Amino acid sequence: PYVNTKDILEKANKEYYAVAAFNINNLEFLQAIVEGGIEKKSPLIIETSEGAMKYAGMGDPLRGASLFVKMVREFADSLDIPIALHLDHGKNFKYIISAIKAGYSSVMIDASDKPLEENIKTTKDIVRIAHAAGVSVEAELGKLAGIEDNVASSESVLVNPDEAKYFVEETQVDFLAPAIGTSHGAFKFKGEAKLDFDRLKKVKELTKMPLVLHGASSVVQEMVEIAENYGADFGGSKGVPSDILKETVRLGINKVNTDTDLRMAFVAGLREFLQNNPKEFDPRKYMGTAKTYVKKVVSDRLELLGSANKA
Ligand SMILES: O=C(COP(=O)(O)O)N(O)CCCCO
Ligand code: NA
Ligand SMILES: [Zn+2]
Repeated sequence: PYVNTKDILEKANKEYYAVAAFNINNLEFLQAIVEGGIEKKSPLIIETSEGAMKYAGMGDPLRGASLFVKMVREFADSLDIPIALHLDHGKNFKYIISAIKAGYSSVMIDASDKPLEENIKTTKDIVRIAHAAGVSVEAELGKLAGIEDNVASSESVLVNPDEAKYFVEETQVDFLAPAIGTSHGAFKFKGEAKLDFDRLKKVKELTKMPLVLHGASSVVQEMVEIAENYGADFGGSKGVPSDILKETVRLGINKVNTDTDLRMAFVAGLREFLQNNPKEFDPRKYMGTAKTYVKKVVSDRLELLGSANKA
């Protein structure tokens, strides 16, 4: 069934596991993710960025949002696993309202680059509107390093746990993304991978609410090798190691945003197939391996996060 993200995350919060939130821009990634969820009998959170809404809607974000709601609902309404649709990194009021109007389960208001009081004010505005429409809300505190979609945040600003408690009390958000040292993309760490577990622990103790990890892709070595075998150059790529990811779940992370790992798996499959099948031009065939690899990465992640058999 098509459900509210909050329902999925409240259960995960109670039972101390995490649910992956996978980004999509098209049908093929959605198919591969749903197949992984079916295989693992796992709840799924599908998420789209504002760029994805524009991309799918050919420039019209409301049309894009409506298309994603229709696609996701079509799958969700016909399956036993709970599926939610979430707007990732909502920064633009128009896009957030479009997602709510189209029927998204939840929206993120990302005002993490603003001073605290402004982040609170903006977030409160969105919470009021979203909750009136039965839509749940995610917000972010602290700043990831790396490129956050359209905002290049130069250095990571880690969450202040006391500020987090104040923030959630003031805003009534449903789930919170505390920055604890991750960043978006395939180049997360220069040296050793390290996250601030202590801050995470404190945020969980103080808020007791579902928490979100952004920049949580692991950069799956198997996919890097296949892609590089067929012409890709992913030198220097490094993600969040599986054992570190598991520790964040043990400490209270319940939603794990994953985009880069699926992108790398898809392109690995695409490169491999195209190189080995010069005569083929049926998209169902030349995107077949790509979808299979995405499904594999999805299934492994659902297992690792503990959401398998939790549907
Ligand atoms: O936090 C994440 C996932 O980050 P990643 O998959 O790059 O680790 N997202 O919000 C997905 C969109 C960011 C661009 O990749
Ligand atoms: Na999000
Ligand atoms: Zn993110």
